Amino acid sequence: MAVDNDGIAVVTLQRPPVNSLNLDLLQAMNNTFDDVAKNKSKGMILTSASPTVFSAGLDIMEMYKPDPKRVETFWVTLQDMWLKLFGASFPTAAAINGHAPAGGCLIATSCEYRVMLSGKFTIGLNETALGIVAPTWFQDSLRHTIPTRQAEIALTTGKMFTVDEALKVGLIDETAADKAEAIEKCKKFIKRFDKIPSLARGMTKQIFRQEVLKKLLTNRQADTKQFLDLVNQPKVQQSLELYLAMLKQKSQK
Ligand SMILES: CCCCCC/C=C\CC(=O)SCCNC(=O)CCNC(=O)[C@H](O)C(C)(C)COP(=O)(O)OP(=O)(O)OC[C@H]1O[C@@H](n2cnc3c(N)ncnc32)[C@H](O)[C@@H]1OP(=O)(O)O
Repeated sequence: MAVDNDGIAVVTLQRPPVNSLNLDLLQAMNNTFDDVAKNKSKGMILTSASPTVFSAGLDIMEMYKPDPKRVETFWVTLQDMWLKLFGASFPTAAAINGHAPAGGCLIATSCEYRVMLSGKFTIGLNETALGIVAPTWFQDSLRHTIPTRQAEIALTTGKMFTVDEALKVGLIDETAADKAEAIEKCKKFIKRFDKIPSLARGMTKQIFRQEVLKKLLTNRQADTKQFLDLVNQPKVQQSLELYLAMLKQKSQK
């Protein structure tokens, strides 16, 4: 994490090759979000150390033939990450410098502002296309960002948006030519709040987001149970196995 002299924290995801979200990365993100809150940073920008991938979403290896204890901790830690990020009182923005499928899109849509690099990148919640179901709070994060009708069609079809499509539907707010420009544009968004009292801003954001947050907070156990039931279904394991094989085959070409 770097905090520059604007007082804005730039947090760079750095888990090669594709920033897939495993337990360790999620725990590191949670600690960092706590630090940003404690340090009273003006805001936080999330970006990636990879030149082509913002985040490939959840690490499928955490869900494929999982250890029962670890996979439960993994899910609870993912819930924590989302609650901290979606519910952060400080301003948040994502400089999306590459692909952002599934959990990558979740991180981006949990922020208040998104700038994505122009290019052949895609962003979206593709879960249905993989034969898995995007949990309520993944769906809510998308619905919070783009119109309900487009969100429903995108979720049920597992749509991955091109950068132009994402801009048109409002999934991203701006495009940038490179990472530096994306970070600058995110900073400009965060600096809009320089003259707004931070307590009033933070409380207003939390009131605006509280319905969605409350849904998970009051249903955490049920959400965890639903995930564990799903992840242990032979059909889901089969889909994950096929998908992993497809990814491996593609990366060896
Ligand atoms: C199960 C119950 C319900 C759960 C609900 C869960 C909700 C959300 C689920 C998710 O987030 S699932 C993850 C979905 N993610 C994806 O579909 C993205 C998959 N990855 C890609 O499309 C591409 O990797 C990329 C991100 C576009 C990048 O492409 P690139 O060509 O740069 O890299 P690759 O060659 O494809 O990959 C390199 C290396 O990484 C491995 N890998 C890629 N993504 C993942 C991943 N999500 N988890 C684990 N591993 C991943 C890939 O297999 C390659 O490995 P090696 O062959 O090099 O060993």
